[in-house]
Amino acid sequence: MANAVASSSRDRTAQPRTSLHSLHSVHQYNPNQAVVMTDEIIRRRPASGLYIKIVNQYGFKVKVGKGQHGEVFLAENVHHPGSAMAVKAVRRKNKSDRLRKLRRNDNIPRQPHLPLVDQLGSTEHKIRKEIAIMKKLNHPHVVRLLEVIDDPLNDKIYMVMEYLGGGEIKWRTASDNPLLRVDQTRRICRDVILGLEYLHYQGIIHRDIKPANLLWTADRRTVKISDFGVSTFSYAQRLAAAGKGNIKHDDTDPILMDESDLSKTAGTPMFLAPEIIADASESAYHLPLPFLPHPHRSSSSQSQTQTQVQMNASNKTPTPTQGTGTAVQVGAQTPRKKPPITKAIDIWAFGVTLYGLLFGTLPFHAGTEFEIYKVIRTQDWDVPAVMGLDRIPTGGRHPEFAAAAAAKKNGPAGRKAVLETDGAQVMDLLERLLEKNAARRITLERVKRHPWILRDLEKPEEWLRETQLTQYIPLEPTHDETSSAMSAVRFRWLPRIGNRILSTLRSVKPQRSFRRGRPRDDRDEQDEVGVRSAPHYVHVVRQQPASATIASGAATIGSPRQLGSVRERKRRSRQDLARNKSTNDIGSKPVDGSWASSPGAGSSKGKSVDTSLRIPSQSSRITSPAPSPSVGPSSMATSPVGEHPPSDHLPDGASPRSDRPQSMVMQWVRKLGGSSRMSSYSNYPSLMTESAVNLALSGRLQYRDGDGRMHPVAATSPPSRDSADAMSGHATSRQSSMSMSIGGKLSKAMRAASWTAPDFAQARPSEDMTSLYSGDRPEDLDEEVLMYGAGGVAGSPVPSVPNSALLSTVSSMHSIGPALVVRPRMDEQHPEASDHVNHCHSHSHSHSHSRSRAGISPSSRSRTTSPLAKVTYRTREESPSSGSDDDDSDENSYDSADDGSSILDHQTRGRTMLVNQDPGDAHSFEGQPSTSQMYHDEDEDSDSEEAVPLEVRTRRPSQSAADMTSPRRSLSASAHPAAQAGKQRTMICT
Ligand SMILES: Nc1ncnc2c1ncn2[C@@H]1O[C@H](COP(=O)(O)OP(=O)(O)OP(=O)(O)O)[C@@H](O)[C@H]1O
Repeated sequence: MANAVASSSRDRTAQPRTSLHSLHSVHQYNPNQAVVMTDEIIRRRPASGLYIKIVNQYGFKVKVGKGQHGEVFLAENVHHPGSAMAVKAVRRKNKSDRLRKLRRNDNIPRQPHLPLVDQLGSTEHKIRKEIAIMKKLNHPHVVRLLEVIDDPLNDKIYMVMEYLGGGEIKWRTASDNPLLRVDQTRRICRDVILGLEYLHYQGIIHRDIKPANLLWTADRRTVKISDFGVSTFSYAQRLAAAGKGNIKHDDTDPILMDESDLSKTAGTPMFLAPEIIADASESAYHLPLPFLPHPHRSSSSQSQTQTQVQMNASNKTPTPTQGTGTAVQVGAQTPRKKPPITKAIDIWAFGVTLYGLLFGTLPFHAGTEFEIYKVIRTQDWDVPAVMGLDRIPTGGRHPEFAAAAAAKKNGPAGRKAVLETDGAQVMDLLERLLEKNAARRITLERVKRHPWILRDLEKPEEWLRETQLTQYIPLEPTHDETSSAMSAVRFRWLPRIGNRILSTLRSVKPQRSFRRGRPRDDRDEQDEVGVRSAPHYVHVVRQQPASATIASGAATIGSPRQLGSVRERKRRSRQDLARNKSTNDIGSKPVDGSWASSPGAGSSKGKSVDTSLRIPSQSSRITSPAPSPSVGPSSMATSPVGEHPPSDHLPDGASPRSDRPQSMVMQWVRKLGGSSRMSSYSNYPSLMTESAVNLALSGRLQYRDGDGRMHPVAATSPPSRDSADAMSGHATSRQSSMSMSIGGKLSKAMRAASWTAPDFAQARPSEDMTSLYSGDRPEDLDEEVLMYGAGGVAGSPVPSVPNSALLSTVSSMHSIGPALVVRPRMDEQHPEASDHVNHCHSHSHSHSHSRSRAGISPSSRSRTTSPLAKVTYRTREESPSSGSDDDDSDENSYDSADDGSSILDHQTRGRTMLVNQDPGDAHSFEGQPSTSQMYHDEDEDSDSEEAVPLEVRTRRPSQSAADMTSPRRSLSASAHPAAQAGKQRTMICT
């Protein structure tokens, strides 16, 4: 079977792309191909100009895009020249970093009582959620996540994805004319429908469907859905889609099960469904209390504070005068229950997208963010007389009128003829997609069968059959397979693994903030957050020989709390590395046979036990061997963490670098399982402790195969592979990966531990496996389509159309609705704070005035998304306080909306984009911490990314009006005088 699957994979890549025969290969697409999780970053300095930088096995070639939280690079696996993948480098940001920065500037009172857990930032949570979602997804029309490189010691997380060389769908000219022919649009739609159908089946609501999130493969034959930054997992939807009892185990992933963001509004204004907008515009007045840190405020007064939102009923603009217009008192006790966000919002967004592709413009128009919401909610849409680049007549918004007229003239045949035109069919589909009542909106299932979607398909029934969703139902382990494996290795506690790890990590938190030789202070504590957060240095190796020992390597480094600063840590790491080299380190060069000779080892003989465990002193995550020519396909299923190229694979001059401390191993082991019990591992698997499986879960439990190679035993991360192998087509089967020289029981154990185990049969270039999936593709798209710039606008690398920010993603519910003025009731107690608020009001109203004063053209260098928003670009030299934070001032920074920052400092290649209400106040934001200021990479190579010119696609952040509703937002806003002067709702768009 393994061979069959593997050969089918080969056949698939050999299939001509223009044949429907290739559809058969799609059937065999295996969704169980796992995402590789790597928890160590090793950087190498590229000697030649081939790469910007090298992170693990990935050589970064060029920056291809920039999102809200990160940058996307085209990368190549240094093992496989010519391979291509997209690596999204995302900074982890968290509140603690912001607080640290603010405290450093003495802008806010210290709050040492803040629990550490509360300081973990939402941005990282969001990234992790995006990763968790993407990990679930494996479909030809969904961008595939291949590997996550998440080193807790690094401030960036790297998401390695398949590379979509065609970029975003460009759909309009600068004059708002369509770029795509109608039949091209239809093909795109088929792709999107299939991808969306799969997402919904998996319980994922994408929430940001729009052309910019639909990426072409390099050959422009396939479109895939990308960007899950605001996506949501709905367990209820998953249940409904799959039926009870058919839920994959990983659906219980806590980060997925957190559905709190279902109540938040996110997406792109122009594409938001009416139900979201109605919800947001109503509930926007029921905002949670802003956190207003004031030295004299007691916690009780905070909880009782009410916020008033002043709205002028006629024009919906905020008024500074309390008591006029429609005043809504907002209290924590009156949150309005929001209607659930359902997958219908994706259908609506798909309808808007379809309209855009057909007409080069969008169905609803308005000049401002709030206006567009009103228009979407209340107004109907109309259509031009023709659609598509080929200008096919639409027949008008209501083809039924023409059909009735034709029926009068020519009878039923005449009517039929009218209704079967391209225009009439697409009108009918749009009508159903853009149904304002979500309950009545067409379902994807019916969209898929709509005549316009099936139109021009040679064999529509075959297409429907071939693309049935059931083919993507994830493989579940059989009962036998599961139960036998579980009994052998005691994997019954799998559902509790996450909790155990969490509790383990919690228990070590206090150690993280220890600084040797220095008294602790808040700053130290903040420095440690999110850095040394996991026991990385445990390396447990299973061996075939009977003897088993646990050995610790040279204990020269100590526990994390003894590590001191990063520099100190690195220095010690290098020393340790050198020492280990000279003493024939067992971690990096495992030898066959017993580990009894290892320092500190004990031994235990067991009856024909085929495993042993050890803890080497070398960093465990890089010890898996690189693939050798003699390694067969199955051995390609080694851990990706072992795929870091040996130095002789690297470009000239490149040298591996690991800055890991090595030997806090035993402490972690004791924490995980207790050293006294470690000898019991010799009886593995029957006596394997949960601690050992915890190690397995974290990828550090390894076994030695018959050839002496090391492989990780993974619990949630399966015996994994180099994602590059996926891209280069190295294929093995699940069966082969499960039978790797360990023997039946362990294989089953591994199988049980790897429910999401990869099927390496699917390892192949994604574009091959997705070709023609959505139907006939007799020809390529026009060449000129390939030339267009970002934002879906032809000939414009940066969108220049007005209101382009309304086409950008918003990930904060508070950007929805009219610009709000939130007035805290603190004027009696703290008149100075009240002044700030009033000052804010006046700024709001003087917005247009100050704009004209500054001579800022609304259409050139500013992107206005709400009446209170403005983006101003200034050169770095113009910025009075630029460079005030020398540690990271040269970083390319951009703020995120979700974390509530009012920091809008965007520096791009020497230019600083300051966002403020008044240009005169722009400099004052410089004093606030920006993303980059707080999250600079500890690695000295990190800046190399920033020097890379943005060559292909740029999506700039823009902002809109103020929001003081988020505790963190108002924290920073209130803390900084300038922020108080210009507190505006923040909306980051990309
Ligand atoms: N897999 C990929 N292959 C090729 N290009 C990609 C890929 N993923 C993203 N890009 C490009 O990088 C740009 C930024 O991507 P990203 O998804 O991070 O931005 P974004 O949509 O603004 O995301 P977010 O909202 O999470 O910040 C995209 O517009 C796209 O052009």
